[in-house]
Amino acid sequence: MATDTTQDPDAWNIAVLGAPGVGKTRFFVLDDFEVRGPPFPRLAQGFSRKLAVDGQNTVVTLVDIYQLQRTQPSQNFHPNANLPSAGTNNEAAVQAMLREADGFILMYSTTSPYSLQDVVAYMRAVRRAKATYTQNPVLSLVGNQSDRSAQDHEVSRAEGEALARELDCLFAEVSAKTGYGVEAIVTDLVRVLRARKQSGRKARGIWDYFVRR
Ligand SMILES: Nc1nc2c(ncn2[C@@H]2O[C@H](COP(=O)(O)OP(=O)(O)OP(=O)(O)O)[C@@H](O)[C@H]2O)c(=O)[nH]1
Repeated sequence: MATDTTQDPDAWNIAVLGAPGVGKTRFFVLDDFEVRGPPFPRLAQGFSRKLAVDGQNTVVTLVDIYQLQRTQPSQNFHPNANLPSAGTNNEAAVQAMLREADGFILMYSTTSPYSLQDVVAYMRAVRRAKATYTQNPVLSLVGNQSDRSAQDHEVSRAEGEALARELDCLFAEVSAKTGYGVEAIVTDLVRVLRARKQSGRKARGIWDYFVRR
């Protein structure tokens, strides 16, 4: 059943960004993330679910910005280009979705070094959209497809962690196929978002929050 996040006091919109094929859709549909319908009409598919985080119910809606980007006519989108592409009809809408998202998942595949490089372009897009905010965006770097065999892995955990430190964000390796790590990373994002809302202070970054815990 569809959930109306606007009525929930603890509801969070999380935009998921990543290169084609990294596993964004699978990440959504796993674990009963229920199809909610477009939270922003005709722009993107959103998936939401209720979950309890530290004993308190929350509603998390995930939106695939790349799906949104792909719906635009006559564009040759590549994630290495700055997102969104200049001059496209939905540019303002993409910017609005990025600006209004509470948190972000920047996804790469542990099998693709290129998809890790692409994360930097997505990060730039997020920073640009959130440029007027005093706080750093709340985000997590997520390396998907951790279930794949060792010979398929071309990005080490250490490389992922190093980029996450550079970007000052959370990090997790997950498998959207088996579910490993999926709920944990969403839960961690919710904790950071709640903490930030409660503290109201100018955060120095997500790592700071975790160091203080
Ligand atoms: N083994 C494995 N395969 C995965 C995983 N996540 C996704 N896949 C597979 O990778 C392929 C691409 O997954 P999608 O979820 O469609 O990727 P996407 O990022 O949504 O791709 P676009 O819609 O093109 O942006 C599919 O065949 C998935 O089944 C994972 O964690 N492990």
